[in-house]
Amino acid sequence: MRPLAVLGAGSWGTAVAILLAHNGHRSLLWGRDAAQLEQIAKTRRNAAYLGTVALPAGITPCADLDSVLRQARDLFIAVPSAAFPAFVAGLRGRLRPDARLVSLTKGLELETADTLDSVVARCLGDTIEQAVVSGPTFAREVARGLPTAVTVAARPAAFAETVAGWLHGVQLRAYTSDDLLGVELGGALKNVLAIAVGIADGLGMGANARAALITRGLAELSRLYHAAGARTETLMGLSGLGDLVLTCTDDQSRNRRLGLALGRGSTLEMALDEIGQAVEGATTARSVMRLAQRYAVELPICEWVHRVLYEGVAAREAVAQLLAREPKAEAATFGL
Ligand SMILES: NC(=O)C1=CN([C@@H]2O[C@H](COP(=O)(O)OP(=O)(O)OC[C@H]3O[C@@H](n4cnc5c(N)ncnc54)[C@H](O)[C@@H]3O)[C@@H](O)[C@H]2O)C=CC1
Ligand SMILES: O=C(CO)COP(=O)(O)O
Repeated sequence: MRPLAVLGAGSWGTAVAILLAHNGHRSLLWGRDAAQLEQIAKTRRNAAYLGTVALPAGITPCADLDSVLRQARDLFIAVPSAAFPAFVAGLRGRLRPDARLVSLTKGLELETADTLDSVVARCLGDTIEQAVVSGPTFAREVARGLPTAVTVAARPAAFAETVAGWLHGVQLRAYTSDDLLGVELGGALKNVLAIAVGIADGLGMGANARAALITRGLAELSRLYHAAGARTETLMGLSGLGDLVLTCTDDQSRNRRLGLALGRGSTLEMALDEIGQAVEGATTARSVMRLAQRYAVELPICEWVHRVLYEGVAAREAVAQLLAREPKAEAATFGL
């Protein structure tokens, strides 16, 4: 049987390759750093990202991207969103004619705030079959074989079933959806909200504030989903509420850790340096203003994060601004 391919040998790409192997699927794992791949092939571990987990035999590290693209029809993409558009554009003309893409990336295109499925369609044509996988999935837990569940959305919808079939097993339940937009928006925006919750926790604002922020973050997402034409069921599902709760509440989240560091007084540069891996919310916070404008919705928590990250507003001052917003009827704020 043809191998699957995972493009991007960081935490999540490696964890997904391990999950696929547990489900009996062979995969080629490509990364841009040939020396790192050689090391992975030799030690059967990805020391830089998931050093404690041994790679199953079904994974073959391969540094030659064109060789991977010739061998595999189905390509899981796990590069950070900042690299995603250029990476996908770079695949043009190199793919098998029947190639299909599965995005594991959570984010938006920086300059346009477009969702990544739109980027794929723009770069590779809108007839290419593509799917997105999203949900509460810390790479380390998935790699260790701990249980979770995800949403898989695709265009055409039937491709979601194929992808879910590869991922679904005793360890992970994969639910299908045809709401690509909703799945993309949830995965991208929850990272910004996790930074907000991290900041509040870093400032020592307490458990009540954490729960209030998550809920008001959900209201923010609900307004956006409604205005953009995504579905409320998607928001209530694994790629929406599921991942929002996970990322906002557990310190495995790099986005939450960024917020914690900022709340405790670190600079953005120091905090990102210390984390040393993709912190998608820091990029997405920059696109979020454009998104709010495009759909004419208020996203005050996301905008608050932007002010702290990029406009030099002190975290405590930004919280005061958020709390000073005028009171309203709660139901109306969900945009339904
Ligand atoms: N780590 C996690 O628990 C999860 C991560 N994700 C998403 O997966 C995506 C990737 O994140 P992680 O693997 O966690 O990040 P990471 O920081 O662990 O790894 C990123 C990998 O991408 C590679 N990379 C960066 N720019 C590249 C380029 N231009 N071309 C090729 N490779 C490039 C890096 O070398 C690195 O190997 C993000 O969008 C993240 O939100 C989704 C679910 C879980
Ligand atoms: O998306 C994730 C879990 O579902 C990973 O979250 P972080 O990128 O914040 O670590």
